[in-house]
Amino acid sequence: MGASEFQLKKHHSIPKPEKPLLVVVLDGWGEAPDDEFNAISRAETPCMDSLKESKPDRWMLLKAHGTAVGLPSDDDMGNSEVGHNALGAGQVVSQGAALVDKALEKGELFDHDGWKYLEPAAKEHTLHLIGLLSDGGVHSRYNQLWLLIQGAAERGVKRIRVHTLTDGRDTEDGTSVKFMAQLQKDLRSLEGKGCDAQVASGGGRMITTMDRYESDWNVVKRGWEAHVLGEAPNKFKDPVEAIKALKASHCDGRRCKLQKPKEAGGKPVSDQWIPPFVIVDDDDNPVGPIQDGDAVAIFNFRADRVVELSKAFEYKDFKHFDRKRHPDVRFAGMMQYDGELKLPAHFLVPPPAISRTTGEFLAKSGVSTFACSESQKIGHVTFFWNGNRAAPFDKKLETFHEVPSDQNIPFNEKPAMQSAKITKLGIEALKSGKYDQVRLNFPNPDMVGHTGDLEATISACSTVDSCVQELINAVEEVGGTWLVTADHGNAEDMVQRDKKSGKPLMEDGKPRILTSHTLNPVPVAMGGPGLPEGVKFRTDLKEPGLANVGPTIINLLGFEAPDNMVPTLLSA
Ligand SMILES: O=C(O)[C@@H](CO)OP(=O)(O)O
Ligand SMILES: [Mn+2]
Ligand SMILES: [Mn+2]
Repeated sequence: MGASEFQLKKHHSIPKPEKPLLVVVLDGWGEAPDDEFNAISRAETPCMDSLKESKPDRWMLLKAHGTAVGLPSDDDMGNSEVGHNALGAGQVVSQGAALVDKALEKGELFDHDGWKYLEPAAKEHTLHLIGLLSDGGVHSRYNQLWLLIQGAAERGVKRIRVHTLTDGRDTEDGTSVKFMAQLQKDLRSLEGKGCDAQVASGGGRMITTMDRYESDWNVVKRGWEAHVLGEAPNKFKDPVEAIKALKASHCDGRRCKLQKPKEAGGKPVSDQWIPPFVIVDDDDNPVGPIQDGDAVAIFNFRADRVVELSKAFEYKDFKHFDRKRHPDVRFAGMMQYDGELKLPAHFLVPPPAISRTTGEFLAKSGVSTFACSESQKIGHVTFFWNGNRAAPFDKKLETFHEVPSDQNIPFNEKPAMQSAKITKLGIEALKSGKYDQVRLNFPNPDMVGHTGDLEATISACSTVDSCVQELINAVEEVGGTWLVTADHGNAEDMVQRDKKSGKPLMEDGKPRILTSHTLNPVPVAMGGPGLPEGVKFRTDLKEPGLANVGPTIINLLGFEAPDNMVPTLLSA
């Protein structure tokens, strides 16, 4: 397809704006009824409240979970990957979770090139599986891991080692014990079938292995040491005991080095922050370090938090930390995590093909963009937004700006995160006259919501509300247009609920905290002096969702949306 095919046509009624369009994504900002566990309704949010007043013409709700974002079912909560993919692509694409389900359903996965590549090494040596132990369906799912293990054992793999990252972020804190016990039981059932399958190492996902966007390579280093070298500060014979013991230890909320006894005010360790551990045999030797000749697969389907580990396995030249030993293994991802870098070269399931995105059309139609967030989310408004593509389509037209995130601090300790800097950079970009579009992501409602700390999340929501107000003021000043939305729910519900009654679930007289995303819809609002009078949201779409935002942005920039996209939200 030549570049001219990406040249967008002029919109029939909205002229190309002379002033910039601001697009803001509030990460994890969903809509739910007023409630004591709704951090958003509890927070002071005069700006977002005032936007709601323009309902239905310029404020509406969008579906941000399940099938609307390409997930297998409407029981699946939304997440940043699928949310930003849908916003940026203007299309609903079958996502990794669904593709892996399908490939495992009839065992097709084992006929693909990726498995064929691993198979000889897995049969002759050891098959290592590394990933998130969870049923969250955001990065991985337990049933997929178990189908993979069973399938490998049925095909003659005799030695399997599983390296587990504990969740508590897409799942309730404390459930890692249950998942580990299930895994242990399932692995033991293979003994009679001649397969020696064991858990070899692990650690909490926020501290071990699953860093993203190079926010903190030390996280990956800890994982490498535990999974590959068989080295960790904590050694146990049994993985369930490991988790129980490490959870019962106390820390001051920071990372493992700072463990503090309970008497000194430490808090029990949450699943997300369990220090790295290795499982050892009776002679205290690690049961499953990764050796030359082994096969290694990552079983997460989502890319952002396994790209760094993939680089550590795949790249000969690697400078981010001292690997000490770089075993010569056959390595594959559940998917190819970066299509441009072809990383990793081998993968078990082909990733979703996301093409002809808003980013590509706009760049090839001469639209300039400034995209910015802090490290924790920068890839959301660049990589995910552009269909899992890290590089700009046109370097001259697209500027990607990353504000470094805080390291070594749980985000409830500093709920404002880098929002002030992102706001400042956004305002500068709007006033610079250099950009047609300014796209920002505020991570706070999501990142602080994941800590389960209600008070801190309330503070995070108030902070970003005032950031949005400042940005809207700047748009008013320059005469531009703005669109504010979110990628999925999180902060609007901080408690587990009974599915039927909606009442909080209690344990020992206390509500059970919800750290994960939700199934709630998200708001979208637009305005600004640049928005022609009479442009409003339509009310005839049956189930408007995040993907409808893509073509809406194209329209607001003065173009007709291409026909590979879902309908616009505009009635104009
Ligand atoms: O932190 C993450 O990796 C996920 C939750 O697992 O959150 P988000 O989809 O908002 O990035
Ligand atoms: Mn998100
Ligand atoms: Mn999140």
